Amino acid sequence: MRRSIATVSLSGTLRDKLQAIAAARFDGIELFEPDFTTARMSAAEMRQRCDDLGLKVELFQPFRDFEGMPQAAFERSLARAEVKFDLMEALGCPMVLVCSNTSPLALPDAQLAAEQLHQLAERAARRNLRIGFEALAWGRHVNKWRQAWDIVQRADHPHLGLIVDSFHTASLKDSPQGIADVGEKLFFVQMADAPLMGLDVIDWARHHRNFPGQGQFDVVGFFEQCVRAGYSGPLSLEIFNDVFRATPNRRIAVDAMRSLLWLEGEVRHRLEQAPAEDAAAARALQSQVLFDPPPVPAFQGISFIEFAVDGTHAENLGQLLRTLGFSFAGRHRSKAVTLFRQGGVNLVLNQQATPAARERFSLQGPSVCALGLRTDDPAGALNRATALQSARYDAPTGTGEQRLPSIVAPGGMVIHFVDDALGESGLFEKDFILEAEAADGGAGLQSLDHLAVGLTPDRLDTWVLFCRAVLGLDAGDAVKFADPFGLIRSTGMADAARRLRLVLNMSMSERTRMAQAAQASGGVGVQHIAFASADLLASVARLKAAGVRLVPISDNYYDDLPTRFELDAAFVERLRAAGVLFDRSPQGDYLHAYTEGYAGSGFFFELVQRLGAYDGYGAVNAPARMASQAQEEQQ
Ligand SMILES: O=C(O)c1ccc(O)c(O)c1
Ligand SMILES: [Mg+2]
Repeated sequence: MRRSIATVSLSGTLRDKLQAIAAARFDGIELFEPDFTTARMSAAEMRQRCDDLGLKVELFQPFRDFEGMPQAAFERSLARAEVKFDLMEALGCPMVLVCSNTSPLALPDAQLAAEQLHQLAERAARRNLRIGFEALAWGRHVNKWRQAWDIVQRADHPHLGLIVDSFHTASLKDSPQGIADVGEKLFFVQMADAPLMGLDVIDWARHHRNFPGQGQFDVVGFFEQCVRAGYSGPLSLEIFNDVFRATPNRRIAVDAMRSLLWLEGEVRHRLEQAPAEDAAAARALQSQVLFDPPPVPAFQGISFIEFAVDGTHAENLGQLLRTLGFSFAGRHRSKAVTLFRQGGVNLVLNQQATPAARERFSLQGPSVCALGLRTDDPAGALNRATALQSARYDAPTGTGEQRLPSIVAPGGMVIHFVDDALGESGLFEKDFILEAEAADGGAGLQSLDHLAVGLTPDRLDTWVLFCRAVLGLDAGDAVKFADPFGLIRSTGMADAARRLRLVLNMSMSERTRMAQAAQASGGVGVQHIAFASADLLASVARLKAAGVRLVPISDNYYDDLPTRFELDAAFVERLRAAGVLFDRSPQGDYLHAYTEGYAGSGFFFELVQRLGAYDGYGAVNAPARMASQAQEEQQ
């Protein structure tokens, strides 16, 4: 399927946009008229530039306030259209998007609208151009795709067809069911996702759209309808987003392409899964070439977390890990890399023995530079990632050492795929000189519960899509909570089996600790690592005895707690004494506490216990932690 993107979706001048679009390997563009009107470039130059870059101008857009107008205004619009047709011919662009009329002068007369569009199509036909009619969600009389389709059918002109845009349909909670029956009159498909918001629809549409896979619309169901209609391209993105328009366009263009590849893969998968009697699904699959990425890998959890350190930090962080109940478990055979272990948790301290660790440390000081994910198909995981536009990472390996399929996550962290068949320590047996396991069980921290990643605002959507498309994780609801210096937005991403959990945090305020740490780590940094205990209160008691300093929690919190939940008074006092936070959902309870930050870095550790099927991350308690951290600085 040809892939296209509207120029409005990216930052920069028109020249920059075209280069970024071509570099991300799109086939074509929708030319957003204001981008051309403001460009110091003639139509002939534009066409030449697109030719040179291998791009086709698929659509010229938008042509506004056309249908259902009083005669004088209609005639002016026809004259204007001729000028735009001249331009389209010069650009080699075959189609113009007419969006439904928003003018107060528009008449509520579908027949008139159809007749006027017929005349426009007749003029377009003389030049072999085509007209696509799109319902804007805020059109004065036409705002649903079915109304636009009704008018297109009444107009009945071969050069007039329907354009659908997932934003307008999903934002009105309208159903895409039936688009499949539009057939060859479906002239163009614009895809956009968006977070669900209670905003006025125009503001939502013009500022908060995002790429498929980054929001909460059923973009897969929508595009499936288009494919079932027999539509074979271009598949195009039209994304009005304030953050994207302020972010380097090369990065956004990569996300854009990843989103389309993911979308095609998802629709393909659905059609392939359709029951045998669904002949239309089989026909749709045959008539299109939809991208076919390797399947989403199954993950069994996090094999290890690797920190970039220098000698001093190897010493200090190692010391902190020991107080947290980890024991020194071994040294790498050929590199300045050590392993600490507790329960099933493996933490690796890398003294810049690999390029990724060196780069990360020099930019950000001590920080997480890599993750190992356990999967039964490491090569498949790598192939899916690279098919979806992730860069591979080739770590230097010594003779006889394990070579792990690896990729670079957005922002530079390395993700290794570790064969689950190696078991919990198989990987390390090969590459490390291991010490005998400490027998005391440490502090009872048994596994990695989740990893929280701090992101600058321009990185959040990128990570949501990366997690969803490359790693196959689903997004939970975004929650917002208050830091003393701004709001934090947090989205949990997890696989269906809940073996891999990442929490993506972002703050629009530059004054929050979280935002400052994210900024300091180049936009993406692991902010905290949560270890799970089967008995958190006992673990906390052992950690405190070992001298671990937890973020203190206000007494006022514990006075409030029993007013929110029905809790045994003695239990509340145990929480208070331990400084442990508590949350409850219909599925279960969550107990958690935080260590103070590791000196000279942005990260800290969380200690958690899930009871029942609690599926969140204690977001309601985050303000208690953040306020406490802020007050600590004032004391
Ligand atoms: O916001 C707009 O005006 C606008 C214009 C053209 C489109 O295709 C669209 O979806 C929205
Ligand atoms: Mg549109």
